Amino acid sequence: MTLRVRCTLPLRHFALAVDVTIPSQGITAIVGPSGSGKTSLLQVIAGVQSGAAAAEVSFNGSLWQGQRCEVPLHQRRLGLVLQHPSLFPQLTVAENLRYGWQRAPKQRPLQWHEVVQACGLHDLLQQYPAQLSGGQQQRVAFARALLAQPQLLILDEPFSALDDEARQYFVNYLRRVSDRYNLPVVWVSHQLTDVAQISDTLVQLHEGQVIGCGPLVTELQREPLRSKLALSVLEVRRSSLPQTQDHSWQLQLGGQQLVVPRPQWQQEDADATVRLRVFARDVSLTRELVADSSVQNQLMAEVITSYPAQHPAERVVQLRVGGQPLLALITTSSWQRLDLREGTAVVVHLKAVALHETFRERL
Ligand SMILES: Nc1ncnc2c1ncn2[C@@H]1O[C@H](COP(=O)(O)OP(=O)(O)OP(=O)(O)O)[C@@H](O)[C@H]1O
Repeated sequence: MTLRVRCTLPLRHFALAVDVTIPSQGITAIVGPSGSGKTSLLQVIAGVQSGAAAAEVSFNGSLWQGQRCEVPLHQRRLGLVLQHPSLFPQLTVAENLRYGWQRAPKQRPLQWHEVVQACGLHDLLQQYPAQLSGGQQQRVAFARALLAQPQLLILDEPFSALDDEARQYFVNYLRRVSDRYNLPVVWVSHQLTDVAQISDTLVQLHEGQVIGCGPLVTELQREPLRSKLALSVLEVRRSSLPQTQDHSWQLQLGGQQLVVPRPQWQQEDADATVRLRVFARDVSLTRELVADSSVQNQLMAEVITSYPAQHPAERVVQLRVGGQPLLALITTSSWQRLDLREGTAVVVHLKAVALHETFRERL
């Protein structure tokens, strides 16, 4: 099941020239520098980009747009949230929400009360959009998109006006909604750490061209994201061992054990997969295990390759640990002092507190 997009769209300085197939399940993020064509691509998928002369869009085998076919927006059953929330100014929040709700199919897995509550809109229902802050308007636009019971959610920087804590909550909520209702999402966010937290697939755009498309874990290891973000994602299993009583979790990574502070929001079942974001700067390396270290997590790994970092005194080391890729940022002098090279066995040190996610369960 896929979303297929082919298009050539002349833009101001270049053409958006895309031929990409992405899974129509889970969360796909489109990333790239400002002005690289992310919004234009979302508009092509939604069918609201009028200049897309040669576009072909199909979703799960149904042709939405082709040479002689253009399925109108409402028949695509999209939940669409654009950069600037387009609420109806003459309608209250409740009426704006009802607009999508009433046009939805009879089967409505996303319940009114659940969405209103999750988006913190109870006290705003009788307000008009002009009486709301930018962040509140975004919350309404997001809730309206969900209540329309979409088969695909398209979000363009949906949480950009929210403060950090609210944004973290909504990013987490988006992941839960996508999982629980099997709702595919294509989204754009400039917050790359949020993208890395919840996305499954990444499409990297540069001047209208797709320069990378694949699973998040592997795309993070490719340029230009690799240098820009220097972040890895490890997917680890909750250990079946008895969990410790000290607010920590024991996790398994390819047969090796990890300890991280237990996220306070997390209530998932015992053997869930946990996604850990690891910044390369939080990874250090030794040749041997170190006794008496405050760093709890020491994992056996192998050097795959290395390359100069942005700062001339630093080096990025690409490692494999428990079968998964991991980046470490170390000084060039440490690289030399440890006599590291491709294939060297090393011990990776991950501070448990650096793996602590602070995502919120409640607003
Ligand atoms: N309708 C249009 N006609 C011609 N050029 C356009 C049109 N819409 C956008 N552009 C130009 O196309 C380029 C890509 O714009 P787009 O908004 O898709 O980029 P973006 O990656 O989403 O940027 P940002 O991250 O800043 O939102 C920009 O140079 C923009 O000025």
